[in-house]
Amino acid sequence: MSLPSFVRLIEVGPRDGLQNEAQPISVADKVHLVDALSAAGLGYIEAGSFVSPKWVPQMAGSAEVFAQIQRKPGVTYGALAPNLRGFEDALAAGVKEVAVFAAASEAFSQRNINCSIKESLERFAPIMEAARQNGVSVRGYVSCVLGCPYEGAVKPEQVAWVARELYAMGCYEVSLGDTIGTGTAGATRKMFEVVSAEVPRDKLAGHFHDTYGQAMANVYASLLEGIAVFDSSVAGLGGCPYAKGASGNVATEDVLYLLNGLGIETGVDLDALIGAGRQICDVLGRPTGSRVAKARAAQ
Ligand SMILES: CC(C)(COP(=O)([O-])OP(=O)([O-])OC[C@H]1O[C@@H](n2cnc3c(N)ncnc32)[C@H](O)[C@@H]1OP(=O)([O-])[O-])[C@@H](O)C(=O)NCCC(=O)NCCSC(=O)C[C@@](C)(O)CC(=O)[O-]
Repeated sequence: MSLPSFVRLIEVGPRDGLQNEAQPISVADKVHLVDALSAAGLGYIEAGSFVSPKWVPQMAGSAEVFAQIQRKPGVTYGALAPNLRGFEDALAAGVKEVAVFAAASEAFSQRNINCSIKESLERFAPIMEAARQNGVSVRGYVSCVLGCPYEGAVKPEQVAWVARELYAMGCYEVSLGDTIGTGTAGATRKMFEVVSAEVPRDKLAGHFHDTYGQAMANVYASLLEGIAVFDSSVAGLGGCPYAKGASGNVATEDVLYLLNGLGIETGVDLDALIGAGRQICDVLGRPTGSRVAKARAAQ
């Protein structure tokens, strides 16, 4: 399979990245980050999450974030919605695209959203209906596609089942998440091979965490499988509140450097992106998780 000429980068730093931070982050800092990311050329930014603030306190200010960002034409600002209540809150905040999130492992589904996989899919049905009525697009996530922190190995067939259900109910794209970053290039290729029998490859995205240092290899393995959409997080921010020890998403700067080297277009400016990452790392008071940003800073 030949490599794609264009890759769509889905920037999840303001949501997947920041949701895991224990220290308070002001709405102004979140807004600043989202605006810096859109200025860097990212076409899709997941800017918040309409979940229970008891479960994920850091996302509590998402409506304010959506009210204050400078919406750049052509940029999609997405948000997570776990149930109809979250969807309605997102709609009221002016969100035009939401993401529902399921898991390929029962134990993770229970820990993350307090219900079984089947119940989660049933919970998404009214969201899909309300989204259709309101002209809102819905993206789907499947967590734990290459391993679960509670159950261990996850079969690709199980991932394919959940992905197919999300696609069949109307998700325009399904992002497959290696939540705990245990996946390898071989397992990634096998997983996409199996899932693509149920959902077309151009409707699938890769979402890799870097816990075992395999995320970049897994992105490349996915490219070889014909995948052309990747979720990533500026400065490698993040982790997962329900997966102890999981590290951040693959850093957007590092994925961009890889894609630039392959001559694959993204529309994103590396220097501006590194600047956005530096800014949020200053707020958090910690070094960047991006190898590329570190190397550039050392020059
Ligand atoms: C799904 C629920 C809400 C079920 O939560 P629950 O406790 O089972 O449900 P509930 O309906 O009984 O509600 C409990 C309380 O939450 C409130 N509530 C209910 N819904 C909402 C809402 N939408 N917004 C705000 N509040 C809400 C509700 O009103 C009630 O408030 P109380 O009466 O106790 O004061 C809960 O489990 C939850 O919010 N979980 C959050 C999970 C989450 O955000 N996880 C992180 C994102 S997923 C992820 O990071 C993985 C991903 C996508 O990146 C891919 C990967 O890497 O794998």
